[in-house]
Amino acid sequence: MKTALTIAGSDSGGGAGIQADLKAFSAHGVYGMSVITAVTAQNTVEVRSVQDIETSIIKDQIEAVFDDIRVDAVKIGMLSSAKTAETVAASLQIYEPAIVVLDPVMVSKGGHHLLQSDAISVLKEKIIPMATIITPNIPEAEVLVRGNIQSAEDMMEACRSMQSLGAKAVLLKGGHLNGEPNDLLFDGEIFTWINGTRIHTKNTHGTGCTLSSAIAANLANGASLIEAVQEAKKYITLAITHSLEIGNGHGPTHHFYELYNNAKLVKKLLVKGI
Ligand SMILES: Nc1ncnc2c1ncn2[C@@H]1O[C@H](COP(=O)(O)OP(=O)(O)O)[C@@H](O)[C@H]1O
Ligand SMILES: Cc1ncc(COP(=O)(O)OP(=O)(O)O)c(N)n1
Repeated sequence: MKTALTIAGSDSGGGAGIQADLKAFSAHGVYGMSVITAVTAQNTVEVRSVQDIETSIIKDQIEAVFDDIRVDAVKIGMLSSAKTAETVAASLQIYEPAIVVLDPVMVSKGGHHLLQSDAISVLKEKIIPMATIITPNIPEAEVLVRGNIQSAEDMMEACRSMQSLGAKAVLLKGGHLNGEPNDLLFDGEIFTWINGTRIHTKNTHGTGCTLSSAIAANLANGASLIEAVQEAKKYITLAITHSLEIGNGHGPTHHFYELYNNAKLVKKLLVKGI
């Protein structure tokens, strides 16, 4: 069985962070492991408080996993502080994981800052250069490139600029722009649009975490970069389509192994004409 490790924050409400990542790994048949960087007191409405985990324990968690278990892919989410980002960078440099999917989480849906501003430079200088792919949304990309992103041309320019920070590839998510949620993949040479259809629901808590974990799981399972992203887009679309009316705010996406795999099976049968 393939394995994936998420290095991220805990969401007590279960919709984003570590909890979403592990659910997405399971739905893809990948054995999930976790290094917790911060604990958030969070639900579908708000992030009430955040407690950073001590860096020595973050380092210990990373070492405990890598010293014993083969890690096929790493997904990085909420890093919270500069010292946490420094610790994660230093620890991963020792183990040099082949696949690193970085979701540069900065602000929650409710507007709570999940990354302190002095951590941005560590993210850019030490974490992004070790990433196989980074998956910023539009506001995150605007912080990374220090510019406005409104059009398809702006998205292409931002991808170029972010890729030059050292990531092998960039998936710039277009969900925060008006119109259809079309994402743009740039591998350093080729641009590929990963188009979507907007689902009109308020229940989109954890979409970014889910997409990046699905990409990590697909890469762990041996998919090429483009296959991993295309399949992950199908997965997040299904997970939003069947999202859950849980809580009073933005309900979570639905990680449903049978749903995802049955959809793939039905498609295969249709192609075969059965
Ligand atoms: N309402 C929606 N309907 C369909 N796809 C969406 C919707 N909102 C976001 N997406 C897609 O979900 C994925 C996660 O994007 P996004 O929600 O922008 O991430 P984040 O949680 O980091 O802000 C992207 O592929 C995006 O295009
Ligand atoms: C602990 C934790 N990590 C990440 C996020 C952000 O998750 P995301 O998938 O971007 O979802 P929304 O916050 O936009 O719903 C989080 N909220 N908590």
